[in-house]
Amino acid sequence: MTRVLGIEGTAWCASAAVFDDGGLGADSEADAATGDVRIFSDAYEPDSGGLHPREAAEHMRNAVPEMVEAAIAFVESTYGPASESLDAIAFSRGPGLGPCLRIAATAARALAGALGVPLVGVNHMLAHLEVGRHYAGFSDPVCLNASGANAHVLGHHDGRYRVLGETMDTGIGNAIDKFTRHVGWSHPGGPKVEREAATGEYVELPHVVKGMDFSFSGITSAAKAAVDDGTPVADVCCGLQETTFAMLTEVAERALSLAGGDELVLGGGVGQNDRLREMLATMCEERGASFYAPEPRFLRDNAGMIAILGARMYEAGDTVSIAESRVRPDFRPDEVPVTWRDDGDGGNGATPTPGAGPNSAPTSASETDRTQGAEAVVEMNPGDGLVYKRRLSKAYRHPELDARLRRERTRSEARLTSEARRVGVPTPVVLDVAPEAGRLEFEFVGTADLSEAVSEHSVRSVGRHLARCHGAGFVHGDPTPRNVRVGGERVYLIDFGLGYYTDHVEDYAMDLHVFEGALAGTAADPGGLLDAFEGAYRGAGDGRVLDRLREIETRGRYR
Ligand SMILES: C[C@@H](O)[C@H](NC(=O)OP(=O)(O)OC[C@H]1O[C@@H](n2cnc3c(N)ncnc32)[C@H](O)[C@@H]1O)C(=O)O
Ligand SMILES: Nc1ncnc2c1ncn2[C@@H]1O[C@H](COP(=O)(O)OP(=O)(O)OP(=O)(O)O)[C@@H](O)[C@H]1O
Ligand SMILES: [Fe+2]
Repeated sequence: MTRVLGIEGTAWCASAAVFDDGGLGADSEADAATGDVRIFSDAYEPDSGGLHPREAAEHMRNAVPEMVEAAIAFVESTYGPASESLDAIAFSRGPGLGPCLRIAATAARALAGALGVPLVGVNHMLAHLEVGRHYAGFSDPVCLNASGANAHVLGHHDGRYRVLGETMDTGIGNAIDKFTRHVGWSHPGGPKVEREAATGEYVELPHVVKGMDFSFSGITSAAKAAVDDGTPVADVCCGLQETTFAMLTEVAERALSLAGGDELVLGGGVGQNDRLREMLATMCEERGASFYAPEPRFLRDNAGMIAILGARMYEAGDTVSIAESRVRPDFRPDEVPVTWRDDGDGGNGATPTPGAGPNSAPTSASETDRTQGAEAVVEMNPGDGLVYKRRLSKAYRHPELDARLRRERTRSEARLTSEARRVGVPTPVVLDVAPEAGRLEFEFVGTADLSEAVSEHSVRSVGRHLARCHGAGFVHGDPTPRNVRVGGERVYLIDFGLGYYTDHVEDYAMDLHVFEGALAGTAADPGGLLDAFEGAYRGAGDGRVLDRLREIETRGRYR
């Protein structure tokens, strides 16, 4: 049995909590499922504008000690002296605002020292997700974090949580809060947008998903401009929610599809939004996956989640000395060695496996086969050499957004597939296209997906092919190994549905980043493959793109 006191203070929420995996007695009667945690929180609410880091820290200075005192009083009245009844003190090490983090960490160190118990330094983002895994009882879920300052999809693989997809600019909550600041609403904006959206009509805003990553900055600007131009604010709120949440849901679905996973957990303050949870639940239901969202007190920032993950880390011996317990304002979830899960590489949920799930291509040469990817149903008949692809309607999306995405992606897929052939990249011949129905007919190419036939030769070809596309002024948009077909010496690119014309080096580099990220997740020892890929790209393309790729990598995502 483990009992841990957790402290949270990354930004706006000063909080202390007690987790007891044996249950909290009287509390567990009130709420049997989550009755193992007692949370004491005090929120900082700015008078105007957004969060001011200095004011937030001032709030922490008084509120953290008060919350800790309340939690200690609870421990002593329930169990007796804290020094005898607590196993450890856990605290949020980061990410977050430096001055806030330091106040919470100082309180944690002082308490651990005074009680003579170990200290545990918890990554706040992993705590947001582990709380869902704890209560869902899922073994190896894909995890979507939708919080204020962050937005990412994680999967556990080889002792780390890997970032499968993430925002390229702001967190989802911050994107919403920026919009509400512009229209003069107080912080936090999320609940106000949710309320307004309920009475609004959907309006179109930019939907930006690039491979597994996504961006909110263009949407925020477009939403502000729409209000300035006289569009009713309720309509913009509706469009904002429909668009941003559809992006998160789409990337979560792609992650499930890529990993062959069938469990999804949600974390983060924006997870309190009913519409987001509804979309995710609908998506999971449609693909036969299980979905779990913790109750609201565990979604928004809270020390309960810190105490829960802290207890798991303590049990694994993952404590930190006071001397080494400095805070980490930029702490990324993929930097953390995962000591508290014993499923290593054995899990089969979010662990990407070559050719996993229902998505592998047909192996027999003659029969018709049907695969369902994240987006489309593809019927293949190698016998008559034809492939029919139909983009599916997604019930989680607003019907107008759904129709637009299917139409645009189908049209763009046909155009770019043909354009790529013109510049010398092997692609299937496009035989027919019906954008409104989301339908395409292609020539059948190759004998296997790259994920099943990966070699230095084939990844070198991909490098050359992408260099040609970029030279012609467009990106593939989703160059994962599943979108590469191999047949003998020939290597084809397929599925240009997320491609677009662009002259930005950044966009070209993102293509390489997507391919390398997926390759690293697919192959056991990707080092030589990545070198071969980059060597071929360098030979055929623009060196500045590889320079930019290096820069993208230093922005943080673990490789
Ligand atoms: C590093 C840490 O400090 C940071 N914490 C954080 O962002 O607080 P969190 O409680 O997870 O999320 C707050 C965000 O959640 C939004 N939010 C709250 N209720 C909402 C609702 N009903 N609909 C949409 N957004 C909502 C707020 O507008 C705000 O942007 C993080 O986890 O990224
Ligand atoms: N022209 C083709 N020739 C041979 N196989 C094909 C062809 N088009 C598609 N496939 C097979 O069907 C699978 C799914 O096709 P595609 O990637 O176009 O659909 P999708 O739904 O967009 O998939 P995902 O979302 O996984 O990228 C491919 O991984 C490939 O195995
Ligand atoms: Fe948070």
